[in-house]
Amino acid sequence: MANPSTDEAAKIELARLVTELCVVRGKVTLSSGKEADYYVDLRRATLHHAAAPLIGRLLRRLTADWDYVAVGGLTLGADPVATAMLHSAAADGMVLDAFVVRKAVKEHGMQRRIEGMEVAGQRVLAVEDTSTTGGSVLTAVEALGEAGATVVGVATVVDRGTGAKEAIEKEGLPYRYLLDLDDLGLA
Ligand SMILES: O=P(O)(O)OC[C@H]1O[C@H](OP(=O)(O)OP(=O)(O)O)[C@H](O)[C@@H]1O
Ligand SMILES: O=C(O)c1cc(=O)[nH]c(=O)[nH]1
Repeated sequence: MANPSTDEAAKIELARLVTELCVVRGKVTLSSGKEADYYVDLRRATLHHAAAPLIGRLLRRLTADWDYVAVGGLTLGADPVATAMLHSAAADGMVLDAFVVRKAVKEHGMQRRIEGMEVAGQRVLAVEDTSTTGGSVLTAVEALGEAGATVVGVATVVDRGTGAKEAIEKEGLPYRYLLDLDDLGLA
């Protein structure tokens, strides 16, 4: 399916691409330090010519009822997700800016923690490629709050069903995702 025209067709095509490109079975240590039996290497999709445009379009649709002017999250996983959304919006003649939250403040140059647009006073969406514990995206949320942004919600491409939803909602933020373990044949 080269050009899925409906959201449902696009989601099915994205699930197929993520399953084919990203799912790696075998023992792996995760970002949180936990062990798992599989890894979903989402960068292989967020940097893929066919998957990235689907991600941009579907995440915009998924969050269409949320009011935000910019999108981003903790580098590196969130970066191509945010730019996919920016380009999807631009292709539709709409304005959506992006930002990158560094893991630590840059020591030289402008010494910024958040790169790109000035987020102070802005309503922003926090994104992620894969959410396991939600710790990474919540680090970005904390930095955005410190910078004076209002985070309207969190959206991720793949949710592993291992606590991210609960952790993010505990912070009072709505949480949505495109694909879960069922969609990837991992449930
Ligand atoms: O929900 P969490 O438990 O935080 O795990 C998910 C995070 O782990 C991965 O990033 P990683 O920490 O491997 O870093 P990278 O993006 O710099 O590759 C992934 O891109 C998410 O950001
Ligand atoms: O928890 C993680 O570190 C993690 C899990 C996963 O499936 N994919 C990924 O990129 N990170």
